[in-house]
Amino acid sequence: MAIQWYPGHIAKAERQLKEQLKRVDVVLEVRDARIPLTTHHPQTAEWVGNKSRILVINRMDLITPKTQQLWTSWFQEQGETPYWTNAQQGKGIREVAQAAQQTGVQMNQRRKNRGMQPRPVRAVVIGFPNVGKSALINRLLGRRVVDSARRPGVTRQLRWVRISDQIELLDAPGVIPAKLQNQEDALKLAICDDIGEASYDNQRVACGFVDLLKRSPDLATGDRTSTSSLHNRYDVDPTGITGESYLQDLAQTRYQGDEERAARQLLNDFRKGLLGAIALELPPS
Ligand SMILES: Nc1nc2c(ncn2[C@@H]2O[C@H](COP(=O)(O)OP(=O)(O)OP(=O)(O)O)[C@@H](O)[C@H]2O)c(=O)[nH]1
Repeated sequence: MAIQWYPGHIAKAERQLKEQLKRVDVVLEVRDARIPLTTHHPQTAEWVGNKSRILVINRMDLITPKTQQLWTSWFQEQGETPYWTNAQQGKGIREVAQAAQQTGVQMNQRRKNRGMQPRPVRAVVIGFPNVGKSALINRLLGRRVVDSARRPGVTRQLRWVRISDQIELLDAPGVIPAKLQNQEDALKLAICDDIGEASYDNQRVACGFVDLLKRSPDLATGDRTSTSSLHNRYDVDPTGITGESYLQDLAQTRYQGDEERAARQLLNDFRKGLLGAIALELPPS
C-alpha cells in the first residue's frame, strides 16, 4: 500500500531524540491505546538504556474498559506496568507524575550514597507522531508551572520546565520516527494518524481499515462488533463485500460517489471515536 517516508527526516528525528535522551533520568514512553504494540519502536530499549522508563498508554477513551483490562493483564505478565491516560481530558495524569517522581527518589538515594546533593528528576516524553505527547506534557504542567530555565552547556538549547519540586520535564517531546516495519504496521499507524510526515492514500487506508475490521470482528468488545459499528453509523452493511466495495457503496449512498470524501470521513469518524470504542490490536494470546 506504499506508505512513504523520508530517510533523511528519520535520521534527523533520531539524532534529536538521542540528544534529548542523553539529558534525562526517566523516559515517559507514550503509546496509542488502539495499537499499543505497533506504537512501540523496537529500538526503544536500546535508546532508553539504563534509565527508568514509564509506559504511558494514551487515548484510553478510545477503547473499552474490557480491552484496557486485557492489555493491563498482558503487560503485567510481561513485567510491565501500564499507566493509562486520556491526555485530552486529563485522566490518569497524576499517577504518571507520581511514577516519575518515584524514580527520582531512587536516583537521589544513589546520589546521596555517593555524597551528592539531591536534585529534581529529569524527564522527557517520547512517542510516535500524534500519539498525544504534547497533550500529556501540557497536562503534566497544568497550572503548576513555576519556572522554566535554560541550562547552560547544552548544545542545542533544550528548555526544562519544572512540574513540581521533584520533577523537571523537557518542554519538547521526543518524536519517534515511524520506521515502517511491515505493511500491516504501516496501515494501523495510518488509520490511527500516528505516522506524521509520511504520506499515504486515504482511500487505500480506509479500504484497509474496513478489511481489517472484517478480519477481526471481535476488536470492538462491548455489545457490538466492529463491523456492525460501521453498519450502524452509515447504514451500509460491510458483510460479504471487500473494503474497496464498501468504500464505493458508502461514497454512492452518502457522498455523491466521492470516494476520497467517504474515505476521509470514515477515518476521521474512527479517530474521533464516533464508530465506537474500536481497538485495532488485542493482546497476543
Ligand atoms: N481522544 C483522545 N484524543 C487525544 C488524547 N490525547 C491527545 N489527543 C488528541 O490527539 C491529537 C494529537 O495530540 P498531540 O498532543 O498534539 O500529539 P503529539 O504526540 O504531541 O503530536 P506530534 O507533535 O505531531 O508528534 C490532538 O488532536 C489531541 O487533542 C486522548 O487521550 N484521547
